[in-house]
This record gives sequence, C-alpha cells and structure tokens, in this order.
Amino acid sequence: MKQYLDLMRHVLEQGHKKTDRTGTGTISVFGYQMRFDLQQGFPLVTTKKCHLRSIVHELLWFLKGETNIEYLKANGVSIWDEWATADGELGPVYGAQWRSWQAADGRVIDQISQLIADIKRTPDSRRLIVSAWNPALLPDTSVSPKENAAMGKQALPPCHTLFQFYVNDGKLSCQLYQRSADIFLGVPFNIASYALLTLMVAQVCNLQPGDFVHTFGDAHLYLNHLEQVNTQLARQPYPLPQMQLNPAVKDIFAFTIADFTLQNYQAHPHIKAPVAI
Ligand SMILES: Nc1nc(=O)c2c([nH]1)NC[C@@H]1CN(c3ccc(C(=O)N[C@@H](CCC(=O)O)C(=O)O)cc3)CN21
Ligand SMILES: O=c1ccn([C@H]2C[C@H](O)[C@@H](COP(=O)(O)O)O2)c(=O)[nH]1
Repeated sequence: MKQYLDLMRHVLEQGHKKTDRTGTGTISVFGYQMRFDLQQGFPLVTTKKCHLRSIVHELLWFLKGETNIEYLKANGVSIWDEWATADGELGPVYGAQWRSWQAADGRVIDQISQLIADIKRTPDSRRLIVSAWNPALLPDTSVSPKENAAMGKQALPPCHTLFQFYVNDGKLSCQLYQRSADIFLGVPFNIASYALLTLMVAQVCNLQPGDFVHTFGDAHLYLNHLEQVNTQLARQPYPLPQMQLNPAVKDIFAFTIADFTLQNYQAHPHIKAPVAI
C-alpha cells in the first residue's frame, strides 16, 4: 500500500492548513489520484490493522438500500453511530440513492441493478455511472447531522459521490470520485470498500477485476491525527493480502459476510484516532 503512504506524505508536504465544518482543522490538498491493480492483491492498508468486517458489513448495508443503522448495530458495526438519530436514521444516504433514487416523475431508480444490466449488455458504454450526489436532499448546514436526519435530509452529504465502471479486455475497472476524504480514518475503508465492490460486480458480470482508480477532491489529514500519521509513515508496508469471494454467488444482492475470505493479511498493530463529527 505504497500508494496510501505516498498520499499521506504528499498531504504533509504539499498541503495547506484549512479550517473545516467540524472545527478540528486539517491539512488539505485539492485533487489527487491513486490506482490499485486488483490482480496484484487486495488493497487493505497493512501499516495499521484494519477491521475488514466493518467494511464488508457497511458495503452490504449500502447494497441492501438501507439507511437505518439497525443492520450495522446488529452486526457489531458502530462507525455510523455518531451521525444517526435516536431511532438510527441517517436520512436518504448512500443506500437510498444507490437503490431507490426518486425521480421527479415518480419513478424509483435502482442504480445498482441498472448498472449490472448495462455492464452485461453494453460493456463498452461510457455511461456506467452511479451517483449518490442528489442536490435535492443535501442537508441544511445550519443544523446538526442528526437534526437533518430527523427532518428527512441526509445526515451528511455523500463523500463518495460518484463512481464509474469501465470494461476492457475482459477486465472491469472502477473509478471513484470522493469529494472529501478523511485520509487517516475514512480512506482505508473507502479503498477496501470500492475494491470489494469492483470484485463483486466483476464476478456477477463474468469479468476479471482490473484497476480501482481513486480520485479525490479535498483530501485532508485532521490536525488531531498527525501523530498517528507519523507512526504509520515510520512503518514498512507488508505484501498485500488476497480476497476470495464465494464463486457460487452470481447475484450482486445475494452476497453475505460468509462469502468473503481474506487470506494472508499481515498488518502492523491498530492505531486509534478520534473521529471528527
Ligand atoms: N470525520 C469523518 N471521517 C470519516 O471517515 C467518516 C465520517 N466523518 N462520517 C461518516 C463516515 C463514517 N466513517 C467512519 C467512521 C468512523 C471510523 C472509525 O472510527 N474507524 C476506526 C474503528 C473501526 C471499527 O470500529 O471497525 C478505525 O480505526 O478505523 C471509520 C469510518 C467514514 N465516514
Ligand atoms: O466514506 C467516507 C465518509 C466520510 N469521510 C469524511 C470526509 C470528511 O472528513 C467527513 C465529512 O465531512 P464533510 O464536511 O461533509 O466533508 O467525513 C470519508 O473520508 N469517507
């Protein structure tokens, strides 16, 4: 995961100080790109131990189209707790936009089913896109994420905003545009999550995995993560692990946690950091 360490180093060296919504303060750059060849191993950060279970459950939860944290809590995943209402609601976040985008004419669009059908039917298409960015549902910035969720708005506007697939030579690649990226806490999750999604979509479309291209808008290191970042930069990455999917699954919505096996994951100890709310 040299790419990830290079991103951290780049932001430390080239970034500028910037205030932010959470009041924490960041060092930030605008615009950056990483590329992972998914044939070379599964891109899970090795310079700190990452909790793959949370990442897989979060992705399965998006794919179910759910926006209440009940499923996550039932599976011991707490990463969305701080933004949800007492009833567990987050408003119409990723799951809602991916699976049930409400069109002005009353149609409900399942972008994921549409995407799979389009990849199978027209792999050369340049329109293989899923958008989570829906201007009609953006939160009111004068109130908190929880208050927005309670009013039916998104608790947070989607950070992983839009992704596109590309088929070439029997291989499926995916590019994500992430408008805002918490490099220490969020990005290891985002890389692994989209790498996994690419493997899953490739399998159900009978394609081999290609590249995951990760493009950033505001990529930032929170000022209260800098010690953790330096600890990580002093560590040597290990070789990448491999991800095995149950080959019998041919429906993108049929995957369960038991269908994912991570092999040879060698990582340095976990590093704790506070999350900016
Ligand atoms: N500031 C901020 N950073 C984020 O990465 C982020 C948000 N806010 N808000 C919405 C989601 C929630 N995500 C999160 C939230 C918390 C962790 C986190 O605390 N990770 C710890 C523990 C992981 C676990 O419990 O499994 C870590 O060490 O990775 C990661 C991603 C990503 N997003
Ligand atoms: O998947 C995610 C979700 C969120 N983040 C980070 C990026 C920012 O640090 C915050 C969101 O705050 P905004 O003010 O809405 O940009 O969460 C992430 O890195 N990955």
